[in-house]
Amino acid sequence: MTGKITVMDHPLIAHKISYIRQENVGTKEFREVIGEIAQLMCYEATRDLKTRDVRIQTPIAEMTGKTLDGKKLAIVPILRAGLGMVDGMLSLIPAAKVGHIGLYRDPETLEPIEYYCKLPADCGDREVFVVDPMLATGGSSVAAIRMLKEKGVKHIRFLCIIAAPEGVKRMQEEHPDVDIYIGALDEKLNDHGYIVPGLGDAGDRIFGTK
Ligand SMILES: O=P(O)(O)OC[C@H]1O[C@H](OP(=O)(O)OP(=O)(O)O)[C@H](O)[C@@H]1O
Ligand SMILES: O=c1cc[nH]c(=O)[nH]1
Ligand SMILES: [Mg+2]
Repeated sequence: MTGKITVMDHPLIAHKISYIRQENVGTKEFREVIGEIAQLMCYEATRDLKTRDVRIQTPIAEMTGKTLDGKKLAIVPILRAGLGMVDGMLSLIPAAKVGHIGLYRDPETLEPIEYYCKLPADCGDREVFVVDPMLATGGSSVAAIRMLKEKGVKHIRFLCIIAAPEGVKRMQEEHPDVDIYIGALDEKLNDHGYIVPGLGDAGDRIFGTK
């Protein structure tokens, strides 16, 4: 089994990603637009959520409408940069619980180092949306999803704004059951593990730390 890979083709998403790639975009704007992209990607990534019929009364008539059904949802950002996507996601799925996984990539080895994990107690019963703007080598997302599976989570989707082919391949090899939603699929990684052309360090650009 191989998870579904969806590369966004919506013009608004393409436009906003191109905008924030530019090196002269400042922290405030970068953070705001990351949130807008996350909101648009959430819309696409929730397209197949289950619904059930519900009888409702409008001011004019009774009718059969739709309401969300199936598993409850959770959003799990990979810290830090994933935090930039949480509010955009919550704007569309406000009842979702939010867990946090703290990982940073060792700049020399590029291996993910874990420093935090706090998840909803019932996360094993939820459909989980893992969010991180960048999928580079795949080390961080592979590790985060492994941590979730160890806690019993079975239904996982991963949303990233920019991905490198190397990371997508690694995710497919290690987590073939996870559907991946990608804002833009870039060319490659450079010698330091940065995505080319990418947008630089997403965490630093969201929080203004460089
Ligand atoms: O696919 P990978 O090779 O693992 O790289 C991607 C990871 O690197 C960045 O985090 P970073 O380590 O810079 O931490 P930060 O979010 O705290 O800046 C990014 O937000 C991903 O989590
Ligand atoms: O290009 C990259 C790669 C990893 N992390 C980032 O923030 N950017
Ligand atoms: Mg970073």
